[in-house]
Amino acid sequence: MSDIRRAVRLLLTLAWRTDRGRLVRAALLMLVGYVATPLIAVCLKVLTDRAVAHDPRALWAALAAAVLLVFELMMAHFAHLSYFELGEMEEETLNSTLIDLAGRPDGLRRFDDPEFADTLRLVREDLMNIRMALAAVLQLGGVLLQTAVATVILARVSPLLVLLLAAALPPVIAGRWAQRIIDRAQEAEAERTRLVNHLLRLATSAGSVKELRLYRAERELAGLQAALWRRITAASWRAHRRAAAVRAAGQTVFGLAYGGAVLLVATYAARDHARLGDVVLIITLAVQVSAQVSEALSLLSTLQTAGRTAGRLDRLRAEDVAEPAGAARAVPDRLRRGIRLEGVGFRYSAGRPPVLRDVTLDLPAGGTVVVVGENGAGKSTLVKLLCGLYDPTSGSILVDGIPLSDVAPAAWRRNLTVMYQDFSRFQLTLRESVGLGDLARSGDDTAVLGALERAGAGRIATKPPAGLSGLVGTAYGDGTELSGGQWQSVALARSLMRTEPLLLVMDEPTAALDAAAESAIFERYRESARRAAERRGAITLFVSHRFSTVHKADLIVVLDQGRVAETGRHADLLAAGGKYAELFRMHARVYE
Ligand SMILES: Nc1ncnc2c1ncn2[C@@H]1O[C@H](COP(=O)(O)OP(=O)(O)OP(=O)(O)O)[C@@H](O)[C@H]1O
Repeated sequence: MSDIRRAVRLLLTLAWRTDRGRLVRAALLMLVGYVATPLIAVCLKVLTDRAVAHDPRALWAALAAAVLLVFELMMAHFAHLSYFELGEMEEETLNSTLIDLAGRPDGLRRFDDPEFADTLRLVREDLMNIRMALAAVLQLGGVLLQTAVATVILARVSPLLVLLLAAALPPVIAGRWAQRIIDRAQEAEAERTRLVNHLLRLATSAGSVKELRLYRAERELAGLQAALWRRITAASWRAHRRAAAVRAAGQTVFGLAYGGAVLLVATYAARDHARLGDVVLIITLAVQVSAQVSEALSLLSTLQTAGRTAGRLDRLRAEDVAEPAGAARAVPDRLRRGIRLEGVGFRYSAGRPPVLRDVTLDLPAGGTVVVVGENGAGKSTLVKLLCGLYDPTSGSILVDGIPLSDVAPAAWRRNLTVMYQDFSRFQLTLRESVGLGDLARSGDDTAVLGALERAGAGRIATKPPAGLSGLVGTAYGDGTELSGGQWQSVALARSLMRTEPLLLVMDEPTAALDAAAESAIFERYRESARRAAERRGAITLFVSHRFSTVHKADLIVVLDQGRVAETGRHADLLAAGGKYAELFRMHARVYE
């Protein structure tokens, strides 16, 4: 019940704040429409009684019934207009709230909490149903009013008739039981059903048909499919027969009560002709009551789901973490010394082992740094820390002597360009997908085309049908699907939109590219990096598994299980014969 209360409170408060005019209009129209239904039964009773008494005023009752019928039919449609729009506005407000809650605090720390990530996912999925839930609140109000009016009318004829409300429950309970029987049967056959569908796909898709022909296996497949299908349908029919019996039993209970009620009122009418209208009233109203009880229960279950969403949203709000105060120091205009990591340690959560341990490093202003290391050494984690997405668990990161923790993360990030290893595929227009990298210039086609050129992906923009205005990806529109390498180039172009950052990071940037494309991109990227280094002392940091580009770096950092194993230049590290030399030789054996 508390879920339902929470849903009603959230939806009505939000609707009141969003547009109270629309809310009142929707509620009034809905209530008028709903209350008209039992009043039609009253009009029919009056009509019958007057007709029996040869009273010409029976016509007025007929007219009233007709008007109420029009109300019943029309009001819900007019109400729908108001609450549907209102529901959409609510959904939009709640979506914004969710985006807001997901974006605070600025880093990624909260996303590592499985409970937070789970709650966020559930709320995201459920918010789509919120507009239905507002309709359910208003409909529930209407149904409750309708039932109250019907109950009063029934009680006035005979208090015994109120029992009809209770008799309306068994068909609902039986209906749910029957549905469970069918669901269970479907679940039991789910695996076989998936297999049947899979076999059907195999037998009708070009890709598999060519192999089936080769092995002459079509008949075998068709036979298997048919046998499975027979088994599934036999189970399904059995379940449907049992469900029908259960439903019929539930309806029988109501049917008996209904028959009893009509009989009771008929005996009154037999004694007193003036009460013939009551028979008509009961025949009409009892069916309505059954439908009302069933509708009310189904609306309550919709609201229960909405209530759980509201509860989750409340939990996210309660756990909301404010931005830490005091991050007020400005980002330097130009790096003079560089970035220093001082005894940096990091673990993703308290119970987990450290991913970085006592990392002390000087990344020189204007320099090119390459971080190498085996899988899981902590390279991407180091990048995330440098981007201010996580704070070090111990030690500090200093930008020209200013602790990164004293700088607002958003201000720091405005001075970065990063191409992440697990970059996103923003399925927007090509212009938007690249332009996101520098929103101020996202509409500037020359800037977007320039970034695509620098990323070696100028050809994507000239591809038909729509160039920069064409959708990339096919997730929701008639877009062009890109290859893995092309997606990577688009992400790279996005990271090249900002032309004067303080730190340029490429984390495994060329994994999906061939060797020639990789070498071309590195050269182009180094050109951009050189310009940024000249103007702002920018540091370029490559994370790489491949060693073909490493030897030109000013500094190579070898990470090993979260520690800095070695630092230096290519020739010196090779000569030292340590971890770097070992990795380099291993790479040479595999790739050369
Ligand atoms: N969000 C996370 N939550 C918990 N552990 C994580 C998370 N991200 C990474 N790790 C763990 O941290 C360790 C270092 O991962 P990281 O991605 O930094 O390594 P890497 O050197 O970049 O590896 P690769 O070369 O395979 O990309 C790994 O053991 C990884 O499982």
